[in-house]
Amino acid sequence: MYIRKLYTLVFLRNDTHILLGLKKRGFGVNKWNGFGGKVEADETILDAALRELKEECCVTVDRDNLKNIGHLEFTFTGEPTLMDVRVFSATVFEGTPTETDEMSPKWFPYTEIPFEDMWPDDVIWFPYMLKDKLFFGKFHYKGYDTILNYNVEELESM
Ligand SMILES: Nc1nc(SCCc2ccccc2)c2[nH]cnc2n1
Repeated sequence: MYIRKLYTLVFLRNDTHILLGLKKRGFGVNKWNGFGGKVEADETILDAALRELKEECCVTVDRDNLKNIGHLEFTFTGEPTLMDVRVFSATVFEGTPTETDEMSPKWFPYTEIPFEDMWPDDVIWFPYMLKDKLFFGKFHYKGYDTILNYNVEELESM
């Protein structure tokens, strides 16, 4: 029985590139990732996604343009929490991605995603996102670098 904690993860995309941020502090520091973080008690998951995106790279998205594309669950050996991560993407957004205290943003061609400097699970589920397939993935880690087991499936709807 895990303590479930909600998180968001947002990816901005265009025809040829995806926006990633290099995490400058905190959980996942020094890894490239989407933009996101905890969902606070007083906000919806969608509002948290929009808030974190703006805080972390100064980009705003109309809530109608933010699509829920995936759901990831992470557990870590010996830890009671389950990270329940709701993944979103958008192709229409306002503002220019700008470095903040949290993140250093950069556009990557789809052929040059830096998986060696990302979470180990990303290379497993990114293909679903890049093929515009909805997905649900569960990953159990030993420490923060080793995946002990996982399952990823395509969903017909979120
Ligand atoms: N891609 C990816 N992201 C995360 S955490 C994303 C949510 C988050 C949590 C805390 C601060 C900011 C963002 C992962 N954890 C384990 N594997 C992972 N892969």
